[in-house]
Amino acid sequence: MLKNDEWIKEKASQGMISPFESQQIRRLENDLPVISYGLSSFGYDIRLSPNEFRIFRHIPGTIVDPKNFNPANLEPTELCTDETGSYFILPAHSYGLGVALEKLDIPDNVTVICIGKSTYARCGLIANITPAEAGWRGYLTLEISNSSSADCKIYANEGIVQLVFLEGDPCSVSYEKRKGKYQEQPDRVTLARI
Ligand SMILES: Nc1ccn([C@H]2C[C@H](O)[C@@H](COP(=O)(O)OP(=O)(O)OP(=O)(O)O)O2)c(=O)n1
Repeated sequence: MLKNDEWIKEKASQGMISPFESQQIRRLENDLPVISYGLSSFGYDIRLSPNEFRIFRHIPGTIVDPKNFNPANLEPTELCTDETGSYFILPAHSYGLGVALEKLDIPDNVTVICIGKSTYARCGLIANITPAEAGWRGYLTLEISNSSSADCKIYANEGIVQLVFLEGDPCSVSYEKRKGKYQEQPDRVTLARI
């Protein structure tokens, strides 16, 4: 079943989402507006970490191979950000990888689905829809494409994707039990592994 705000709050107090905001934040203390983050009715909007954002680049003669990922196909973070680290620029028709600011610890009977936020969707950004599995822990790597013909700003420390939580019967083999390869992801972009 899809879980509500009360359930999310309760699980967050047990460590499911950290740091956690128990309400939707739309403005900072200085009254500046932000792309919203925090608890919503049936989900939780996580923030984009300022730590790292990597953008794919085409190098003639190379191919991105999920079984043998070559980091040379990514621009260094410095080329994607401003000097204050408060935002990243995702150029038109390009694809980038960021990392979540919050650490997650998913219960063994829950699957999480990451979906895009409407404000960014209206600017041409598509968040790749991906699951975070039962028993997984770490910082999500976030996969964003800019499908528009204009470059787009993506704000660090502000909302980036919404998580929805689906609870089921307990599974017999969790991500932890099967020793999944992306367990305990650090707060940096984690590239495709085999
Ligand atoms: N936006 C997302 C979504 C999920 N994850 C993490 C949490 C998931 O539980 C885990 C998924 O890992 P898998 O090992 O299941 O990934 P694949 O199914 O793609 O693995 P494989 O290449 O073995 O098919 O990645 C992430 O970092 N960022």
